[in-house]
Amino acid sequence: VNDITVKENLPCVNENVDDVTEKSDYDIKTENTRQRIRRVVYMHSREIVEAANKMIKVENRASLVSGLIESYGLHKYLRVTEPRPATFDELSIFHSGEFLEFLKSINDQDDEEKYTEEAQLYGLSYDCPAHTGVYDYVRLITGATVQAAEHLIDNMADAAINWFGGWHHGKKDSAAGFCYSNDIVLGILKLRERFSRVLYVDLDLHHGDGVEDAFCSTNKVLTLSVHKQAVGFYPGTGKVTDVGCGKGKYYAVNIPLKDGIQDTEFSTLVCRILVKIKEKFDPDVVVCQCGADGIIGDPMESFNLTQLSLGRCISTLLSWKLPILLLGGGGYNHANTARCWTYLTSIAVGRKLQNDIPEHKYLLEYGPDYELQITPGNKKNDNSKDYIQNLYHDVLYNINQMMTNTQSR
Ligand SMILES: O=C(/C=C/c1ccccc1NC(=O)c1ccccc1Oc1ccccc1)NO
Ligand SMILES: [Zn+2]
Repeated sequence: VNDITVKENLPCVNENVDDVTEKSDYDIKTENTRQRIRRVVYMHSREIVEAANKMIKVENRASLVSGLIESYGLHKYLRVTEPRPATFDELSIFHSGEFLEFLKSINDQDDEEKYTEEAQLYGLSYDCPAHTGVYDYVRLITGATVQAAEHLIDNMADAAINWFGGWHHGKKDSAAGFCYSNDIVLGILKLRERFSRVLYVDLDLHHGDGVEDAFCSTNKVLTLSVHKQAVGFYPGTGKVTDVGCGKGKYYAVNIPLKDGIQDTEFSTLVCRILVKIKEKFDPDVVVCQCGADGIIGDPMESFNLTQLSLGRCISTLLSWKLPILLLGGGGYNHANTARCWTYLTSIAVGRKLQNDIPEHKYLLEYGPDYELQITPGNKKNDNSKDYIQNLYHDVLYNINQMMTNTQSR
Protein backbone atom coordinates (compact mmCIF):
# COMPACT_ATOMS: atom_id res chain seq x y z
CA VAL A 1 0.00 0.00 0.00
CA ASN A 2 1.61 3.25 -0.99
CA ASP A 3 2.43 5.37 1.99
CA ILE A 4 -0.15 8.11 2.23
CA THR A 5 1.84 10.46 4.38
CA VAL A 6 1.99 13.92 2.92
CA LYS A 7 3.55 14.10 -0.51
CA GLU A 8 4.04 17.30 -2.48
CA ASN A 9 1.65 16.02 -5.15
CA LEU A 10 -1.38 16.29 -2.86
CA PRO A 11 -4.34 15.00 -4.90
CA CYS A 12 -6.36 17.84 -3.42
CA VAL A 13 -6.25 21.18 -5.15
CA ASN A 14 -4.68 23.59 -2.69
CA GLU A 15 -6.58 26.82 -2.24
CA ASN A 16 -5.15 29.05 0.39
CA VAL A 17 -6.95 31.93 2.00
CA ASP A 18 -4.76 34.91 1.25
CA ASP A 19 -5.13 38.62 0.85
CA VAL A 20 -7.80 39.84 -1.48
CA THR A 21 -6.63 40.27 -5.05
CA GLU A 22 -9.49 42.30 -6.44
CA LYS A 23 -9.16 41.62 -10.16
CA SER A 24 -9.29 44.52 -12.59
CA ASP A 25 -12.00 44.36 -15.26
CA TYR A 26 -9.28 43.39 -17.72
CA ASP A 27 -8.35 40.31 -15.62
CA ILE A 28 -11.98 39.13 -15.44
CA LYS A 29 -12.36 39.57 -19.21
CA THR A 30 -9.26 37.49 -19.89
CA GLU A 31 -10.37 35.03 -17.19
CA ASN A 32 -13.71 34.67 -18.98
CA THR A 33 -11.99 33.86 -22.23
CA ARG A 34 -9.64 31.45 -20.47
CA GLN A 35 -12.23 29.58 -18.36
CA ARG A 36 -16.02 29.65 -18.22
CA ILE A 37 -16.99 31.21 -14.87
CA ARG A 38 -19.00 28.67 -12.91
CA ARG A 39 -22.72 29.42 -12.60
CA VAL A 40 -23.57 29.02 -8.90
CA VAL A 41 -27.15 29.06 -7.56
CA TYR A 42 -27.42 30.14 -3.90
CA MET A 43 -30.67 29.36 -2.06
CA HIS A 44 -31.53 32.32 0.17
CA SER A 45 -34.47 34.41 1.40
CA ARG A 46 -35.31 36.33 4.57
CA GLU A 47 -38.00 33.73 5.24
CA ILE A 48 -35.66 30.72 5.16
CA VAL A 49 -33.05 32.52 7.27
CA GLU A 50 -35.72 33.28 9.89
CA ALA A 51 -36.98 29.67 9.84
CA ALA A 52 -33.45 28.23 10.05
CA ASN A 53 -32.55 30.63 12.86
CA LYS A 54 -35.21 28.99 15.05
CA MET A 55 -33.67 25.52 14.72
CA ILE A 56 -32.66 24.09 18.06
CA LYS A 57 -28.87 23.92 18.63
CA VAL A 58 -28.17 26.22 15.67
CA GLU A 59 -30.14 29.31 16.73
CA ASN A 60 -29.13 32.36 14.69
CA ARG A 61 -26.42 30.43 12.79
CA ALA A 62 -28.23 31.07 9.49
CA SER A 63 -27.94 34.84 9.97
CA LEU A 64 -24.20 34.57 10.63
CA VAL A 65 -23.60 32.41 7.53
CA SER A 66 -25.60 34.58 5.12
CA GLY A 67 -24.30 37.77 6.78
CA LEU A 68 -20.65 36.78 6.33
CA ILE A 69 -21.17 35.69 2.69
CA GLU A 70 -22.76 39.07 1.95
CA SER A 71 -20.09 40.99 3.88
CA TYR A 72 -17.51 39.69 1.37
CA GLY A 73 -19.76 40.69 -1.53
CA LEU A 74 -19.95 37.09 -2.74
CA HIS A 75 -23.67 37.42 -3.54
CA LYS A 76 -22.57 39.50 -6.55
CA TYR A 77 -21.13 36.30 -8.07
CA LEU A 78 -24.06 34.08 -7.01
CA ARG A 79 -27.48 33.53 -8.58
CA VAL A 80 -29.44 34.19 -5.39
CA THR A 81 -32.66 32.14 -5.61
CA GLU A 82 -35.66 32.39 -3.31
CA PRO A 83 -36.66 28.86 -2.24
CA ARG A 84 -40.25 27.66 -2.34
CA PRO A 85 -41.66 25.29 0.35
CA ALA A 86 -41.84 21.62 -0.62
CA THR A 87 -45.40 20.27 -0.84
CA PHE A 88 -46.74 17.39 1.28
CA ASP A 89 -46.64 15.20 -1.84
CA GLU A 90 -43.01 16.07 -2.55
CA LEU A 91 -42.04 15.25 1.06
CA SER A 92 -43.95 11.95 0.85
CA ILE A 93 -41.68 10.78 -1.99
CA PHE A 94 -39.39 9.71 0.88
CA HIS A 95 -41.16 10.32 4.19
CA SER A 96 -44.20 8.30 5.36
CA GLY A 97 -47.62 10.01 5.28
CA GLU A 98 -48.17 9.24 8.97
CA PHE A 99 -44.92 10.95 9.97
CA LEU A 100 -45.73 14.03 7.84
CA GLU A 101 -49.31 14.18 9.16
CA PHE A 102 -47.87 14.10 12.69
CA LEU A 103 -45.41 16.94 11.97
CA LYS A 104 -48.30 18.91 10.45
CA SER A 105 -50.45 18.23 13.53
CA ILE A 106 -47.87 19.62 15.97
CA ASN A 107 -46.86 22.54 13.77
CA ASP A 108 -49.09 25.07 15.54
CA GLN A 109 -48.89 23.60 19.03
CA ASP A 110 -46.72 25.37 21.55
CA ASP A 111 -43.82 23.45 23.02
CA GLU A 112 -45.17 21.82 26.20
CA GLU A 113 -47.85 19.70 24.51
CA LYS A 114 -45.25 18.11 22.28
CA TYR A 115 -43.81 15.41 24.50
CA THR A 116 -46.61 12.88 24.09
CA GLU A 117 -46.30 9.11 23.64
CA GLU A 118 -46.95 9.65 19.94
CA ALA A 119 -44.09 12.15 19.70
CA GLN A 120 -41.67 9.50 20.93
CA LEU A 121 -42.88 7.25 18.10
CA TYR A 122 -41.65 9.79 15.58
CA GLY A 123 -38.26 10.40 17.16
CA LEU A 124 -39.26 13.63 18.89
CA SER A 125 -38.23 13.75 22.51
CA TYR A 126 -36.15 15.74 24.93
CA ASP A 127 -32.94 15.18 22.99
CA CYS A 128 -34.60 15.83 19.64
CA PRO A 129 -37.38 18.27 20.50
CA ALA A 130 -39.63 19.82 17.87
CA HIS A 131 -40.24 23.54 17.96
CA THR A 132 -43.45 25.31 16.95
CA GLY A 133 -43.59 25.62 13.16
CA VAL A 134 -41.52 22.46 12.65
CA TYR A 135 -43.62 21.40 9.63
CA ASP A 136 -43.28 24.84 7.99
CA TYR A 137 -39.54 24.64 8.70
CA VAL A 138 -39.24 21.15 7.12
CA ARG A 139 -41.13 22.27 3.98
CA LEU A 140 -38.90 25.31 3.49
CA ILE A 141 -35.52 23.65 4.14
CA THR A 142 -36.34 20.59 2.04
CA GLY A 143 -37.93 22.66 -0.72
CA ALA A 144 -34.68 24.63 -1.01
CA THR A 145 -32.58 21.48 -1.47
CA VAL A 146 -35.01 20.01 -4.04
CA GLN A 147 -35.13 23.31 -5.93
CA ALA A 148 -31.32 23.53 -5.91
CA ALA A 149 -31.29 20.03 -7.45
CA GLU A 150 -33.81 21.17 -10.08
CA HIS A 151 -31.43 23.94 -11.18
CA LEU A 152 -28.77 21.30 -11.84
CA ILE A 153 -31.24 19.10 -13.73
CA ASP A 154 -32.34 22.04 -15.90
CA ASN A 155 -28.68 22.87 -16.54
CA MET A 156 -29.37 26.34 -15.10
CA ALA A 157 -26.28 26.04 -12.89
CA ASP A 158 -22.95 24.24 -12.60
CA ALA A 159 -23.17 24.26 -8.80
CA ALA A 160 -26.04 24.84 -6.34
CA ILE A 161 -25.70 25.72 -2.66
CA ASN A 162 -28.16 25.29 0.23
CA TRP A 163 -26.37 26.01 3.51
CA PHE A 164 -29.71 25.58 5.32
CA GLY A 165 -29.95 21.92 4.31
CA GLY A 166 -27.78 18.84 4.85
CA TRP A 167 -29.84 17.09 7.56
CA HIS A 168 -28.39 13.63 7.04
CA HIS A 169 -29.92 11.71 10.00
CA GLY A 170 -33.56 12.17 8.95
CA LYS A 171 -35.42 8.85 8.53
CA LYS A 172 -38.41 7.85 6.38
CA ASP A 173 -40.77 7.85 9.33
CA SER A 174 -38.99 9.65 12.15
CA ALA A 175 -36.83 12.56 13.17
CA ALA A 176 -33.30 11.78 14.43
CA GLY A 177 -30.24 13.69 15.62
CA PHE A 178 -31.90 17.10 15.24
CA CYS A 179 -32.88 16.23 11.66
CA TYR A 180 -36.66 16.55 11.25
CA SER A 181 -36.66 15.47 7.62
CA ASN A 182 -33.98 14.27 5.23
CA ASP A 183 -33.63 16.97 2.58
CA ILE A 184 -30.56 15.22 1.17
CA VAL A 185 -32.45 12.03 0.26
CA LEU A 186 -35.17 14.08 -1.46
CA GLY A 187 -32.53 16.10 -3.31
CA ILE A 188 -30.79 12.92 -4.52
CA LEU A 189 -34.13 11.38 -5.60
CA LYS A 190 -34.78 14.55 -7.60
CA LEU A 191 -31.32 14.36 -9.24
CA ARG A 192 -31.95 10.70 -10.12
CA GLU A 193 -34.78 11.86 -12.38
CA ARG A 194 -32.09 12.99 -14.81
CA PHE A 195 -28.67 11.68 -13.71
CA SER A 196 -27.82 7.98 -13.78
CA ARG A 197 -25.09 7.81 -11.11
CA VAL A 198 -25.05 10.09 -8.05
CA LEU A 199 -22.01 10.38 -5.75
CA TYR A 200 -22.93 11.50 -2.21
CA VAL A 201 -20.04 12.75 -0.02
CA ASP A 202 -20.65 13.39 3.71
CA LEU A 203 -17.90 15.46 5.42
CA ASP A 204 -19.82 16.04 8.68
CA LEU A 205 -18.29 14.83 11.98
CA HIS A 206 -21.20 12.33 12.27
CA HIS A 207 -21.96 9.31 10.05
CA GLY A 208 -24.49 10.15 7.32
CA ASP A 209 -26.69 7.20 8.33
CA GLY A 210 -30.04 8.49 7.02
CA VAL A 211 -28.69 8.92 3.48
CA GLU A 212 -26.72 5.66 3.54
CA ASP A 213 -29.81 3.75 4.75
CA ALA A 214 -32.01 5.24 2.03
CA PHE A 215 -29.65 4.13 -0.78
CA CYS A 216 -27.85 1.10 0.74
CA SER A 217 -29.31 -1.40 -1.75
CA THR A 218 -28.83 0.50 -5.02
CA ASN A 219 -25.71 0.83 -7.18
CA LYS A 220 -26.96 4.10 -8.68
CA VAL A 221 -26.12 6.18 -5.60
CA LEU A 222 -22.70 5.78 -3.99
CA THR A 223 -22.62 7.17 -0.45
CA LEU A 224 -19.22 8.08 1.03
CA SER A 225 -19.10 9.21 4.67
CA VAL A 226 -16.02 10.28 6.63
CA HIS A 227 -16.81 10.66 10.32
CA LYS A 228 -15.81 10.09 13.91
CA GLN A 229 -16.37 6.61 15.20
CA ALA A 230 -16.12 5.99 18.94
CA VAL A 231 -18.00 3.95 21.53
CA GLY A 232 -21.20 5.80 22.44
CA PHE A 233 -20.71 8.50 19.80
CA TYR A 234 -23.88 9.23 17.80
CA PRO A 235 -25.16 7.49 15.65
CA GLY A 236 -22.70 4.58 16.16
CA THR A 237 -22.98 3.24 12.58
CA GLY A 238 -20.52 3.69 9.69
CA LYS A 239 -17.84 1.07 10.28
CA VAL A 240 -15.44 0.43 7.39
CA THR A 241 -17.06 -3.02 7.04
CA ASP A 242 -20.45 -1.33 6.49
CA VAL A 243 -20.56 -1.54 2.67
CA GLY A 244 -24.25 -1.57 1.74
CA CYS A 245 -26.36 -4.56 0.70
CA GLY A 246 -27.85 -6.42 -2.28
CA LYS A 247 -27.22 -4.61 -5.58
CA GLY A 248 -25.80 -1.80 -3.50
CA LYS A 249 -23.08 -3.92 -1.93
CA TYR A 250 -19.78 -1.94 -2.00
CA TYR A 251 -21.68 1.24 -2.99
CA ALA A 252 -21.60 2.49 0.59
CA VAL A 253 -18.09 3.59 1.64
CA ASN A 254 -17.26 4.50 5.22
CA ILE A 255 -14.13 6.15 6.63
CA PRO A 256 -14.35 5.94 10.46
CA LEU A 257 -11.81 8.14 12.25
CA LYS A 258 -10.73 8.89 15.80
CA ASP A 259 -10.41 12.24 17.59
CA GLY A 260 -7.70 14.76 16.77
CA ILE A 261 -7.25 14.30 13.02
CA GLN A 262 -5.99 17.45 11.31
CA ASP A 263 -6.18 19.05 7.87
CA THR A 264 -3.33 17.41 5.96
CA GLU A 265 -4.04 13.84 7.01
CA PHE A 266 -7.83 14.24 6.64
CA SER A 267 -7.74 15.86 3.19
CA THR A 268 -5.02 13.56 1.84
CA LEU A 269 -6.97 10.48 2.90
CA VAL A 270 -10.37 11.72 1.65
CA CYS A 271 -9.07 13.11 -1.67
CA ARG A 272 -7.14 9.93 -2.51
CA ILE A 273 -10.31 7.92 -1.87
CA LEU A 274 -12.42 10.38 -3.91
CA VAL A 275 -10.07 9.93 -6.89
CA LYS A 276 -10.40 6.15 -6.68
CA ILE A 277 -14.20 6.41 -6.45
CA LYS A 278 -14.26 8.73 -9.49
CA GLU A 279 -12.30 6.13 -11.51
CA LYS A 280 -14.49 3.19 -10.49
CA PHE A 281 -17.97 4.72 -10.17
CA ASP A 282 -17.73 7.49 -12.79
CA PRO A 283 -20.52 9.66 -11.27
CA ASP A 284 -22.71 12.01 -13.35
CA VAL A 285 -23.50 14.38 -10.46
CA VAL A 286 -22.13 15.03 -6.94
CA VAL A 287 -23.90 15.95 -3.69
CA CYS A 288 -21.64 17.04 -0.80
CA GLN A 289 -22.79 17.54 2.82
CA CYS A 290 -20.32 20.05 4.34
CA GLY A 291 -21.13 19.69 8.06
CA ALA A 292 -18.65 21.85 10.02
CA ASP A 293 -18.77 20.15 13.43
CA GLY A 294 -15.36 18.57 12.80
CA ILE A 295 -13.70 21.98 12.90
CA ILE A 296 -11.53 22.96 15.86
CA GLY A 297 -13.50 25.05 18.35
CA ASP A 298 -16.76 23.13 17.87
CA PRO A 299 -18.46 22.07 21.15
CA MET A 300 -18.19 18.51 19.82
CA GLU A 301 -14.43 18.90 20.54
CA SER A 302 -13.51 15.93 18.34
CA PHE A 303 -11.51 16.59 15.17
CA ASN A 304 -8.80 19.23 14.75
CA LEU A 305 -9.74 20.52 11.29
CA THR A 306 -9.88 23.98 9.77
CA GLN A 307 -11.91 25.04 6.72
CA LEU A 308 -8.93 24.08 4.54
CA SER A 309 -9.85 20.38 4.80
CA LEU A 310 -13.35 20.88 3.46
CA GLY A 311 -11.98 23.38 0.94
CA ARG A 312 -9.53 20.84 -0.50
CA CYS A 313 -12.29 18.21 -0.79
CA ILE A 314 -14.66 20.64 -2.51
CA SER A 315 -11.89 21.87 -4.84
CA THR A 316 -11.20 18.28 -5.85
CA LEU A 317 -14.89 17.63 -6.52
CA LEU A 318 -15.23 20.93 -8.48
CA SER A 319 -12.19 20.03 -10.60
CA TRP A 320 -14.22 17.14 -12.04
CA LYS A 321 -16.51 19.70 -13.77
CA LEU A 322 -19.64 17.71 -12.82
CA PRO A 323 -22.87 19.35 -11.64
CA ILE A 324 -22.55 19.61 -7.86
CA LEU A 325 -24.93 20.31 -4.95
CA LEU A 326 -23.33 21.72 -1.77
CA LEU A 327 -25.28 21.40 1.50
CA GLY A 328 -24.74 22.42 5.12
CA GLY A 329 -25.38 20.20 8.17
CA GLY A 330 -23.80 20.16 11.62
CA GLY A 331 -21.59 22.93 12.94
CA TYR A 332 -22.17 24.26 16.43
CA ASN A 333 -19.50 26.91 16.71
CA HIS A 334 -21.54 29.33 14.64
CA ALA A 335 -18.71 31.78 13.80
CA ASN A 336 -16.43 28.96 12.60
CA THR A 337 -19.29 27.39 10.63
CA ALA A 338 -19.91 30.74 8.93
CA ARG A 339 -16.14 31.05 8.22
CA CYS A 340 -16.13 27.56 6.71
CA TRP A 341 -19.19 27.89 4.46
CA THR A 342 -18.17 31.38 3.31
CA TYR A 343 -14.76 29.98 2.35
CA LEU A 344 -16.41 27.06 0.46
CA THR A 345 -18.75 29.52 -1.30
CA SER A 346 -15.69 31.57 -2.40
CA ILE A 347 -14.09 28.42 -3.87
CA ALA A 348 -17.30 27.61 -5.77
CA VAL A 349 -17.36 31.10 -7.35
CA GLY A 350 -13.57 31.20 -7.81
CA ARG A 351 -12.86 34.33 -5.73
CA LYS A 352 -10.08 34.74 -3.16
CA LEU A 353 -11.08 36.38 0.13
CA GLN A 354 -9.11 38.74 2.37
CA ASN A 355 -8.26 37.23 5.72
CA ASP A 356 -9.64 40.19 7.72
CA ILE A 357 -13.37 39.76 8.31
CA PRO A 358 -15.11 42.77 6.67
CA GLU A 359 -17.04 45.26 8.79
CA HIS A 360 -20.67 44.07 9.01
CA LYS A 361 -23.55 43.57 11.43
CA TYR A 362 -22.12 40.42 13.09
CA LEU A 363 -18.43 41.41 13.10
CA LEU A 364 -18.17 41.10 16.90
CA GLU A 365 -18.97 37.35 16.67
CA TYR A 366 -15.56 36.86 15.05
CA GLY A 367 -13.42 38.25 17.83
CA PRO A 368 -10.82 38.28 19.20
CA ASP A 369 -8.91 37.70 15.92
CA TYR A 370 -11.55 38.87 13.41
CA GLU A 371 -9.87 36.66 10.80
CA LEU A 372 -11.39 34.24 8.27
CA GLN A 373 -8.68 31.57 8.60
CA ILE A 374 -9.25 29.28 11.59
CA THR A 375 -6.10 28.42 13.57
CA PRO A 376 -5.55 24.67 14.12
CA GLY A 377 -5.51 23.54 17.74
CA ASN A 378 -2.80 21.34 19.26
CA LYS A 379 -5.18 18.50 20.11
CA LYS A 380 -3.65 15.02 20.44
CA ASN A 381 -4.21 12.97 17.29
CA ASP A 382 -5.61 9.55 18.24
CA ASN A 383 -5.25 8.35 14.63
CA SER A 384 -1.91 6.54 14.48
CA LYS A 385 -0.07 6.31 11.14
CA ASP A 386 -0.76 2.58 11.18
CA TYR A 387 -4.48 3.13 11.78
CA ILE A 388 -4.70 5.50 8.82
CA GLN A 389 -2.64 3.19 6.56
CA ASN A 390 -4.77 0.14 7.38
CA LEU A 391 -7.99 2.13 7.04
CA TYR A 392 -6.89 3.38 3.59
CA HIS A 393 -6.05 -0.20 2.59
CA ASP A 394 -9.44 -1.50 3.80
CA VAL A 395 -11.39 1.28 2.04
CA LEU A 396 -9.47 0.70 -1.21
CA TYR A 397 -10.19 -3.02 -0.96
CA ASN A 398 -13.94 -2.25 -0.71
CA ILE A 399 -13.84 0.19 -3.62
CA ASN A 400 -12.03 -2.40 -5.77
CA GLN A 401 -14.87 -4.87 -5.13
CA MET A 402 -17.24 -2.39 -6.76
CA MET A 403 -18.00 -3.38 -10.33
CA THR A 404 -16.79 -0.64 -12.63
CA ASN A 405 -19.85 1.02 -13.98
CA THR A 406 -19.16 -0.47 -17.44
CA GLN A 407 -19.32 -3.99 -15.95
CA SER A 408 -22.48 -3.31 -13.93
CA ARG A 409 -24.31 -1.41 -16.71
O1 LIG B 1 -24.49 17.11 14.36
C1 LIG B 1 -25.11 16.06 14.25
C2 LIG B 1 -25.87 15.40 15.34
C3 LIG B 1 -25.81 15.86 16.62
C4 LIG B 1 -26.49 15.13 17.73
C5 LIG B 1 -27.13 13.92 17.51
C6 LIG B 1 -27.72 13.22 18.57
C7 LIG B 1 -27.68 13.75 19.85
C8 LIG B 1 -27.05 14.97 20.10
C9 LIG B 1 -26.48 15.67 19.03
N1 LIG B 1 -25.93 16.93 19.17
C10 LIG B 1 -25.44 17.46 20.33
O2 LIG B 1 -25.28 16.81 21.29
C11 LIG B 1 -25.06 18.88 20.30
C12 LIG B 1 -25.39 19.70 19.23
C13 LIG B 1 -25.04 21.04 19.28
C14 LIG B 1 -24.33 21.58 20.32
C15 LIG B 1 -23.99 20.77 21.38
C16 LIG B 1 -24.40 19.43 21.37
O3 LIG B 1 -24.19 18.62 22.42
C17 LIG B 1 -23.01 18.66 23.04
C18 LIG B 1 -23.01 18.95 24.40
C19 LIG B 1 -21.80 18.94 25.05
C20 LIG B 1 -20.62 18.63 24.36
C21 LIG B 1 -20.67 18.32 23.01
C22 LIG B 1 -21.85 18.33 22.34
N2 LIG B 1 -25.14 15.40 13.06
O4 LIG B 1 -24.45 15.87 11.98
ZN1 LIG C 1 -22.71 16.40 12.84
